[in-house]
Amino acid sequence: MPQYAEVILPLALPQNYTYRIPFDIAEDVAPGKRVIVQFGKRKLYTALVFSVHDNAPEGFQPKDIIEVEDKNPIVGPLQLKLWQWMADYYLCTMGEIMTAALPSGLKLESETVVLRNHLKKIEDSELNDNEFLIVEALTSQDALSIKEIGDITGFKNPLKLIHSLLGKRYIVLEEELKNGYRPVQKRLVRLADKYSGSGLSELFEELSRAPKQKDVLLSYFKLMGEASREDNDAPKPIVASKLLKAANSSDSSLKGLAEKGIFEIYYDQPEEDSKGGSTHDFYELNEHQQKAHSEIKQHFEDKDVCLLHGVTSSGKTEIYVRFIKEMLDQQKQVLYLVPEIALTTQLITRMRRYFGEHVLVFHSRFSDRERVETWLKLIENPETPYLVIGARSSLFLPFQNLGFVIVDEEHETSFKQFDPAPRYHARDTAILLASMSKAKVLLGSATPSIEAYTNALAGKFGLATMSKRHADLPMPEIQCVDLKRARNKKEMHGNFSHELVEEIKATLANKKQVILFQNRRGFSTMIQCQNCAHVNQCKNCDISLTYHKHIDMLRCHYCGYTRQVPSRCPACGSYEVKALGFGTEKLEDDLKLMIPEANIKRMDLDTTRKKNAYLNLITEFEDGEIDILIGTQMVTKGLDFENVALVGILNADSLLNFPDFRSHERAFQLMAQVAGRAGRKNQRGKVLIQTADPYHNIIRKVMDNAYDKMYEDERYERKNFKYPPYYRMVKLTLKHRDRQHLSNSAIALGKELRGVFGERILGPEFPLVARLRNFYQMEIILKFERSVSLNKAKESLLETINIFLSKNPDKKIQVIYDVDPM
Ligand SMILES: Nc1ncnc2c1ncn2[C@@H]1O[C@H](COP(=O)(O)OP(=O)(O)OP(=O)(O)O)[C@@H](O)[C@H]1O
Ligand SMILES: [Zn+2]
Repeated sequence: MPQYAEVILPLALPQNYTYRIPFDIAEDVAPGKRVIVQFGKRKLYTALVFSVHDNAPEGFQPKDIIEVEDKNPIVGPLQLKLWQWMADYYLCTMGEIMTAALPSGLKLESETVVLRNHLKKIEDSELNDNEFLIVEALTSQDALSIKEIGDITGFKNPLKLIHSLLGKRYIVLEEELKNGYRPVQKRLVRLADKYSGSGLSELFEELSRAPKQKDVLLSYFKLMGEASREDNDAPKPIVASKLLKAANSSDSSLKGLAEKGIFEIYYDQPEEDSKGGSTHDFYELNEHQQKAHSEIKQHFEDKDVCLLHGVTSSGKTEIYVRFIKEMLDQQKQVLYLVPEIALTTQLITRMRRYFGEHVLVFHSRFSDRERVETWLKLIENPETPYLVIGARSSLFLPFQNLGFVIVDEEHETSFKQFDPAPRYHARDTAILLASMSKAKVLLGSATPSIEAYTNALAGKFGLATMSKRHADLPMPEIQCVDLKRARNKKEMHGNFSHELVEEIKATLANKKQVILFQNRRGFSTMIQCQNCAHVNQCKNCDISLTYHKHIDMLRCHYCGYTRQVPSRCPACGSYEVKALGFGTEKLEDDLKLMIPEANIKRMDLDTTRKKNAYLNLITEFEDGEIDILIGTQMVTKGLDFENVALVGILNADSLLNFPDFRSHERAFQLMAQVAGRAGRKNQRGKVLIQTADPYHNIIRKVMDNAYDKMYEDERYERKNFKYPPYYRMVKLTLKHRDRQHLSNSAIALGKELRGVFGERILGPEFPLVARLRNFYQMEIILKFERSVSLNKAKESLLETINIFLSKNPDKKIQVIYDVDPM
């Protein structure tokens, strides 16, 4: 029986830690199971067994494993292999990966705070004596850390009991409550039963002295008529706010009708929370879809990855659906990755209609309890064919029977985790996960990343193309508004050109909807003194503060620091301080003044912090309750609304002028994607791009829908200037509080690295934001040819840096590795 276990601790330790396995639990310890261990002086941790062996460690006396928590492993051998690969590839520790991979409820530590779940009544029969003691302790005190519980109850090791109580729902983690988990409800209206059929004329008679209520009733019948014409099988229920809007009436009329017993007001759960449902028939694929589908199948004969390049609204999702169906029928699991949580909302509804109970959802807005449940479902039912829809972290789930992976909107940069480690790319990691599982991967995008398209053209990936929109709708008509000219001619209303305002009004008059895109949130992007040009900056970061009107505060978008708006310049005392630049909040404000009758909502980080905020906004927009949706890049991708006729891009120039080799690719993708939200059903859409540079190369390509030309230009540049995908990149970020010390060390390290890598080393240089959260940072970039062995390069890199750091032990600089940075 093995005597030692190598375990992963949820900490950034450079290597796994070895513990001794006491004889009495030796049979229970196995890779993938959680064990409780002590690390440091008194702290207890949930660690994960990576391997077991008989090799006594040299140079130290290992501690004992305190207890084994699991009967069966909660992480499979495949996951451990993937973690190992990620740690090697992305130059991070297994502990960092474990921290990212496991939901909190699966990795408790002494400091974790738990609370009593008061919704769960105590049932004596469910609890053993020790569990009962803990529940009691939590009744007399609101919140307790696990360490405190240990002290109170006298248990040396309460972690195991806590796990069991979490499982039985007697307690919750504090973290979970902070997320504000609360289901949303929609207010709906229906006619009371006694009026369905006869008695209508009496009813109108009765209301003759309440004209406003009568209006509401009339509008109700009108909406009912429309709803049943649109959808034969089941007319949609009438949403209260929509009804009031149609009747141009207030809530009191509705309440009056309810009091008279004419209307019933009831509530419904939006679909994200209502599981299951009946399965629907699939759409029949159109000829382009059929062709793409069979091409992809052909490619999978001899390739593991295929790229589906289909213009916006070409119907890529229906193709995914075919593959999902085939896989589930073969009893295989499918992972469907999407870049934004906002996107899961519509997708879940669509997939639940097709696949009902097979659908599992996993992302960070879900409560920890829900995430733990999904995790355990997969580990306990390894053979069940599930379709898992999720954001990037769902690739960590313990799949044991994975047959297919879909990466939708493959080009999205949010698939890459920036901070903290592991700084992994979910698309690339998913490809590896699939190859370990012998599963196929389908990447999809209307604007593929240069990397993926290059691989496809080189024959490494299969390629299938759809260049027509579904139902033969033409691509939207794209026009530019020249901002310079409009400003000179004084044709601007704030940040809106005259043309854009007119188009918005015309669109609303046609009962169609509008999406407006601006890549900044907040009100104004900086507050500047007109006298001395002083800009209000964050005290922790070298960046200007953004003004947020709804809280009337300045806020740093990097560290969250907030302060009051100064009435005068802190530098020269002048009262002439002016707000410059604009964000989504200002657009909303201005537009509400210009078009007061429109219902305008905003979708950005500030309005979507609560769990169901996306769902609410998207449902309201789908239901036609919102006329104009203003948003940051959240509104640009993947969303499918049928009634959007106009898309406005408020300031294209701010997308184009980033000092980054990917800025043109990204600007093209963003604009093409947001343009693609227009005219997806019935009628061709229109897009207005406001720019001071209407003849900019990228803008022209967006207007011509010329992805291939954009790709050719980019490819040429990347090759010439030695950028990915032709060269590999590793970015080092060096950090220290002291600017001079950082700069000296960075220059010295740069020299050492040049000694090894020569011209392949660039920098050090200060990035755009040189100081973040009080730490100065400098970047060094290693660029090298694809012919150089990646492993060898990384080895020399780590060695050189570690020797350098050990030579300068005091005032150590922090080094952060980012492999394939975005
Ligand atoms: N074969 C079909 N029959 C009927 N409707 C379809 C069919 N294929 C797609 N659609 C409809 O066309 C619309 C666009 O499809 P989908 O959302 O899959 O586009 P997409 O290619 O993913 O676009 P984007 O890249 O913009 O996300 C959807 O409303 C979808 O329901
Ligand atoms: Zn800051």
